[in-house]
Amino acid sequence: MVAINTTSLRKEYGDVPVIRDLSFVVESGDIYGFLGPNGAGKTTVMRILTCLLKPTAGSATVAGESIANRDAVTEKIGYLPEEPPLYPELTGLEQLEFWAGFRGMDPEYADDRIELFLDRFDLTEHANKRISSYSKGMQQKVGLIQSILHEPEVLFLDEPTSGLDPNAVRTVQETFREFVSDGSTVFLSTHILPVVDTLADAVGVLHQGELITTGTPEELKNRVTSPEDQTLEDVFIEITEP
Ligand SMILES: Nc1ncnc2c1ncn2[C@@H]1O[C@H](COP(=O)(O)OP(=O)(O)OP(=O)(O)O)[C@@H](O)[C@H]1O
Repeated sequence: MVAINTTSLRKEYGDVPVIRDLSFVVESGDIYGFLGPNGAGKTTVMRILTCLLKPTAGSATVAGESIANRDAVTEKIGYLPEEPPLYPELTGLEQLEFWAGFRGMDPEYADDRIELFLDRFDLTEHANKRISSYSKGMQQKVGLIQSILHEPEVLFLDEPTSGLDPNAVRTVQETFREFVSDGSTVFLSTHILPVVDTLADAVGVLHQGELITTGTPEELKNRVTSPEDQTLEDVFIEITEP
């Protein structure tokens, strides 16, 4: 089963190409690490796959739906952008209840899941405080819960561990593993390579709008020229160096 399939995707701003002829597949049930230097085009690709941006050319399916069919795709995905979309004047609990309603979740089921995630991310005692009073990490946690709450088929995450302490990073990793164990898919963009190394089943490295390498983290590490002590960071630096 395929969760994401892109065919010759291209995006130009004016006449400047930022995504060039991008074709790749993400298998269902995988955590896919989408890497690349600043400005490589990762956010642009995520915005195209989440139907927030139209490609200049090419096509893609997400959870079996064409990205030309925005409503169908939106129904099946979750998206955590770099800045979580939250209402600062709501409490954390109100924000998540609002989101559950917006996503058409059964209220009792939603309440159970909200309670579970608030507890898991150590937010229970803050649930009735306004988001405007939350730290950056706490806001990130609410954004994360919101993206996963409605059990999307494909979850897109842009720097999900940004601002999180090591305990929270561990919790996030466990949550993603649990999430994909039932066949859902995570598309994860981050510069924090140890997280990708720990979590990803497959990795793609984007450079100047083109996918320059793909494989499992182990395969990528075996490809670097100095095989001793190589990390995903070594791989990244070697293949994206000017
Ligand atoms: N609205 C826009 N108009 C013009 N150029 C844009 C626009 N949005 C992005 N770009 C350009 O597209 C390229 C890719 O940007 P994008 O944000 O997708 O990169 P990224 O890989 O997510 O980078 P980072 O790791 O820094 O977040 C960059 O050169 C950027 O300047």
